[in-house]
Amino acid sequence: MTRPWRIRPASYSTTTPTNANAAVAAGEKVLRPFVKIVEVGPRDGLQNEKKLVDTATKVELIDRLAEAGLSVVEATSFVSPKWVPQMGDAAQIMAQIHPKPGVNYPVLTPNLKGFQSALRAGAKEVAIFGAASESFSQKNINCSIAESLDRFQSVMDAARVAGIPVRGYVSCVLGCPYEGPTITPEAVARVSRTLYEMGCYEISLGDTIGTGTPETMDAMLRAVARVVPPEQLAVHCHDTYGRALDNIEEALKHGIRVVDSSVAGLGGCPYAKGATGNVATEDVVQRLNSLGYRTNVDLEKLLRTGDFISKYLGRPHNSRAAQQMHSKL
Ligand SMILES: CC(C)(COP(=O)([O-])OP(=O)([O-])OC[C@H]1O[C@@H](n2cnc3c(N)ncnc32)[C@H](O)[C@@H]1OP(=O)([O-])[O-])[C@@H](O)C(=O)NCCC(=O)NCCSC(=O)C[C@@](C)(O)CC(=O)[O-]
Repeated sequence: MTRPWRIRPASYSTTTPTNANAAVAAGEKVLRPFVKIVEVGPRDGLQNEKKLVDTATKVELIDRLAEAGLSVVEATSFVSPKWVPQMGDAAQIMAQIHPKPGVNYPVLTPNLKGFQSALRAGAKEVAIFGAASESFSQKNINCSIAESLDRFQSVMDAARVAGIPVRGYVSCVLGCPYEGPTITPEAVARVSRTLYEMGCYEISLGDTIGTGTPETMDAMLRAVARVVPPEQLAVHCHDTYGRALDNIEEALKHGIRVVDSSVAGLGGCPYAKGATGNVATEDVVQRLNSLGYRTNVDLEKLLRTGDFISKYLGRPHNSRAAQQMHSKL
């Protein structure tokens, strides 16, 4: 097999984070293993909000997340504003955020048009998003899985020329809002492998409706890890049934060290009815800390950021960590 090209973000590393030295200097005797958190709140978290969130609030959210120590903050998506009006200010967001050195701000691009807009807006990393379910692919991006892979190839070609790293998402890896639990681990492995061979530097496996269990996560990861190395995989768990943290723990057992999550558990996909938000970043940080992993995230700052956006949206902070903390006040 010819080795595919692959562009990684400049700071890409799941095992040796840039501030490992700081941890040692701060007195850590044994350096705990690092888990990279990909914060998706400003994109996945807000895309489903009916009321338009103003650009200044989105920008403040992104800046605060970076300040809290998150090294990847997915900022927005360059999709059709007719399909997802909430993401209609993507270019303004990219112009107004205050990029923090060492932090990546990837954006979603479903096709070449989105990629070109993202590039014009100054994006340094993009993500393409496919699915293991035919029905979800049709509802979400208006084409079959095979057609979507063709479109993604154009994005990959343009990204290679521009030197832009591309992340690949696969949705519905543990169940589909339209096809139920019929999505097989082999179907997930097929799409993951194609995205990886096209040159994505990381494949994020999305439990879009949160129906996964540690057992189904285990079966799916066994199939995917045969075709994509675990170091190149991430998990993206929605917490609809409160099982996301256990599913993430299962993924850690498979050697996965990248976890997507959303501050204050914001979110839901506009094309996955009934799916609640992503697992809350606060809860992921707390669980990882308790398991002896390091994230470099400042939980206090993160909790305050979750309070900020929850207050703006007029709802309670939807993370267990915040609820525990607030109940003690
Ligand atoms: C993919 C399309 C565009 C196809 O939509 P389409 O209607 O088939 O596209 P089209 O090529 O026929 O174009 C139709 C119109 O859209 C415009 N258009 C076309 N492309 C773009 C673009 N990039 N940016 C802005 N405008 C665009 C295009 O210019 C044209 O405008 P008109 O001539 O009618 O004025 C549409 O289906 C779409 O935007 N879908 C996005 C849906 C979405 O954002 N879903 C949520 C993200 S995925 C997710 O949340 C799951 C994930 C990643 O988190 C993981 C998990 O949890 O599972």
